[in-house]
Amino acid sequence: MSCYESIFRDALFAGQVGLVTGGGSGIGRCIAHEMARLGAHVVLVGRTVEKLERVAAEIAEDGGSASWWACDIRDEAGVKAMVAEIVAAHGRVDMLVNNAGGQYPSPLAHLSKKGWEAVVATNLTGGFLMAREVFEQSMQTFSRREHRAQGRPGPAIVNIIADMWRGMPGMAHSGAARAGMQNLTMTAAVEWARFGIRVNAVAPGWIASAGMETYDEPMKTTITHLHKSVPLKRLGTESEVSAAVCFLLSPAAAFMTGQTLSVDGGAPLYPNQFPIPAHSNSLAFNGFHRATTPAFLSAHLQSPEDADQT
Ligand SMILES: CCCCCCCCCCC/C=C/C(=O)SCCNC(=O)CCNC(=O)[C@H](O)C(C)(C)COP(=O)(O)OP(=O)(O)OC[C@H]1O[C@@H](n2cnc3c(N)ncnc32)[C@H](O)[C@@H]1OP(=O)(O)O
Ligand SMILES: NC(=O)C1=CN([C@@H]2O[C@H](COP(=O)(O)OP(=O)(O)OC[C@H]3O[C@@H](n4cnc5c(N)ncnc54)[C@H](OP(=O)(O)O)[C@@H]3O)[C@@H](O)[C@H]2O)C=CC1
Repeated sequence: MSCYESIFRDALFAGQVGLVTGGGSGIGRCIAHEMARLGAHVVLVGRTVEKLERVAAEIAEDGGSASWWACDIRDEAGVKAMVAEIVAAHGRVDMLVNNAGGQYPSPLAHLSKKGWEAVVATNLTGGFLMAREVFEQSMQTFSRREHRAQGRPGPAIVNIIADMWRGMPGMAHSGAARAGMQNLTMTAAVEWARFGIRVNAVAPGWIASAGMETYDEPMKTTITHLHKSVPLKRLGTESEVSAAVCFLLSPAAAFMTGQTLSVDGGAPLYPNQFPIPAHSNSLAFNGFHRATTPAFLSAHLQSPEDADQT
């Protein structure tokens, strides 16, 4: 048996029902495997039936429990119907992982309205629709008192966003949507706290996920260099993102809500790509005063475009 080797204890999610959007590939597939390994029944959500069937079969082979539902998370009626069917079939939803998403690289100025809307709908509106439906239909199914009587909190929600803390140059549509999702995470956390619902987010940095395969060759070449600008000098793994998600879903995070956990090797903390010497005290930071700029560096204080005009 090739069961997922989770860092968490066996049966952590025993008896729980979890929805993972984008569960048919990459990070979502990994999260689904880990949740199933920890005892949850996992419902995989995505648009491509073959991918969902394959992952559900993998989980079953490993002795876990999974089902799937083909749905575009941007389709409001489809999301409502899906959540209703899942609640009818399983009685409740205990965990929602809003992981489905994606984008394509493009300079901001070249983005079409249609492309912008496709990405914002995928990475913001879809997550909103999923969270709202799980909330609404959980509230209809169990009154607050019943939840309390069973000693069970409302569903825990984790939204997957991205490293967009300094904007997302080359992927403006996705950066804007993910920033929106981070803000939505905070609002939902406060509005739904009184129902015992916790809402948190995980912000992956550059992860060596199956999703990276979806990019074209020039983009893949760029991706092979990304590790150099990560302080930990490597890309992250799908399982490192999954561990953060499972932590936030678990009782270990029972007093956390509205938070975002970054899983990024420290990348946003050190965006400049100049090397740190082995002995850091040899690096003299005197500030960058123009008056003391060595002549050979003065050209680097203006943009190439400005330099061309002089
Ligand atoms: C130069 C950038 C440097 C950045 C540095 C590197 C950063 C590395 C990675 C950053 C971290 C993030 C990683 C990941 O997220 S991993 C991968 C996740 N998976 C995906 O991204 C999946 C692939 N993407 C998509 O499926 C699509 O982008 C999309 C989300 C839009 C899918 O939506 P939809 O199904 O609606 O898409 P459509 O094909 O119908 O397209 C709708 C319109 O969107 C425009 N579009 C879509 N794709 C492209 C494209 N490749 N290029 C240009 N325009 C695109 C277009 O207007 C579509 O309408 P039309 O088809 O009518 O033209
Ligand atoms: N890999 C990385 O470095 C990073 C990834 N992320 C984000 O993490 C998440 C997982 O990415 P990753 O595993 O790498 O990539 P994948 O492309 O493998 O995963 C995205 C999944 O979302 C599903 N999906 C996309 N659009 C929709 C939709 N409208 N409705 C339902 N399902 C949809 C896709 O399935 P289908 O097409 O069949 O519907 C796919 O299974 C994404 O949100 C991604 O943007 C964020 C930061 C970094």
